Amino acid sequence: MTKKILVTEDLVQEGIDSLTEHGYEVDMLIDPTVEELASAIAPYDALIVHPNTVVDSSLLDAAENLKIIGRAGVTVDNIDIEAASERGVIVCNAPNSNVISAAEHTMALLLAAARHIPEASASMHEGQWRRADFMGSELFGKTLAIFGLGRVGGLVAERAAAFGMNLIGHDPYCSPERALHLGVTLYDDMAPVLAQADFITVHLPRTVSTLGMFGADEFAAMKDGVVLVNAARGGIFNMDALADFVAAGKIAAVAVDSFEAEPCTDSPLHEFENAILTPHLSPMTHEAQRRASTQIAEYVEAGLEGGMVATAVNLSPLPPEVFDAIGPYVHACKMMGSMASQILGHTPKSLKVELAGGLADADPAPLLAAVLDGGLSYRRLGAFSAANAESVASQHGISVTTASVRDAGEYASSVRIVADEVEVAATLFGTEHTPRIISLMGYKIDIAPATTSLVFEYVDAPGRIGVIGTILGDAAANITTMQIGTKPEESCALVYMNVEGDVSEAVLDRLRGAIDLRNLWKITL
Ligand SMILES: NC(=O)c1ccc[n+]([C@@H]2O[C@H](COP(=O)([O-])OP(=O)(O)OC[C@H]3O[C@@H](n4cnc5c(N)ncnc54)[C@H](O)[C@@H]3O)[C@@H](O)[C@H]2O)c1
Ligand SMILES: O=C(O)[C@H](O)COP(=O)(O)O
Repeated sequence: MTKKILVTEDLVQEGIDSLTEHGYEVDMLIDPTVEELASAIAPYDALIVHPNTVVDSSLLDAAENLKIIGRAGVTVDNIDIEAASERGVIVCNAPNSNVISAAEHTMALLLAAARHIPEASASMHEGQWRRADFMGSELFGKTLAIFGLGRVGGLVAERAAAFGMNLIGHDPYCSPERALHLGVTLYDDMAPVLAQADFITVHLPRTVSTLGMFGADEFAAMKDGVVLVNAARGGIFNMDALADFVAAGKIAAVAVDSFEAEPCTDSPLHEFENAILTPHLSPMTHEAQRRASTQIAEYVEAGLEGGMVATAVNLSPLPPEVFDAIGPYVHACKMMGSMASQILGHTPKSLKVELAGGLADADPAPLLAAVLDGGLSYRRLGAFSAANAESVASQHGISVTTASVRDAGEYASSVRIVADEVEVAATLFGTEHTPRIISLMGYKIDIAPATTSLVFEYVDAPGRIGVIGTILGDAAANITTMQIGTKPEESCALVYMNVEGDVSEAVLDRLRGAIDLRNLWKITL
């Protein structure tokens, strides 16, 4: 039967043509209302959208045949990815289609703001000749602060470096190596970045932590005469506060291309001559729109034909034979990824995933994806898939290796991960496939982790457990299970303790003070 694809926003014809040439039936329902889309969606196998079509759980409930959603662009914040994953619907995007256009538009806005180009042009159209009114400043030698050093932020850094700008930035997830490569001095805190910058540009996703990230306090902390650019997502600058600081003259110019609600025909900035406003033009180039159309057509076709979708942002369903071999380990791998990242406290530089025994011949990619998903899901990037795990990991500075060994020791099969210096291994137990940790930091243990666990490492001596038990008992924290591993050659022991009840920082501090600990980690799964 012919597979059906619905397109709900303008798409360059080239992608549509390639889909029809490959035998798909492509229907256009441009800018439908919520009701129109919900009543039309049922027969479609695929849906292709831009940013304005909201794909939420109620639309997905009506989408009985849907297998894949393609976003012809980068950002998938109009799609409920979790709801799609729950229903086994792949979500993919075209992550590199418009990033050059977005970076170039950012440079255009920086230059336009620095040289008053929109106001000067408008005055010429009014028959004026006012050179002295539009005295500008050079970018050369000025400090540009970049918030968000991902794909677009990185391209802006490269371009601004060519203009001779000093680059500083803030991105908690950017590796020092990437910052060094881009020539950006990274700061952990926003304050020193705000205080030094002559120009500030944001290339952040819209998340709970970035919405309103720049408000009155941040604007007040900036240099007088600073220039701001937002060609990323609306809502990152608080527009009312921003308008106050533009009115007061603190902010010399601001350029905004992305608005919280679009289309936007009115905003607190509209009244200011030194506010450059563009209607989400960053991706509006022939090249970007052509790439978005052809790339998304290719990925949607791959998904409909059961192939790996290279840009899937959620877990694509595994073929049954692959799932039988490794499926039960997915949960254990997510758990180990989370555990390792909590022990490490930062994104690892290297990650090794080793499959042993009965898993030795299995494809490690889905388990690698699960480990990364468990370890990095706090980044809200969407889930890793077997298809994108390695490339997304390398984008975040994690070098990944996988290995297989035939000998799983006393177990039928196991998975071991090494994230920088943190080692964890797990096997599955019984018909319920319960994950059990069988090695942690090189200590041999055997325990099914609970929601909250404490892990102690100390120089072994009598009475340690008693002291720990007394402090936890005083804090009304109940020890439910416990395993001790030892390294006699180092006279060290590791205790993995599942606990119920609140173990606060104060209790952890008491534990740290009471015995000579090498390490104490609280792990929440
Ligand atoms: N207007 C356009 O045409 C256009 C095109 C592409 C992307 N975008 C938007 O631009 C933004 C960047 O896109 P991208 O493709 O570079 O995304 P990306 O995911 O490659 O990069 C985003 C970066 O922001 C960082 N980050 C996340 N939260 C942060 C925080 N709280 N503080 C500091 N850094 C944080 C991440 O670590 C990451 O490095 C997104 O909002 C995207 O929606 C707009
Ligand atoms: O996230 C994106 O890809 C940009 O904001 C552009 O979106 P659009 O090209 O779909 O408008």
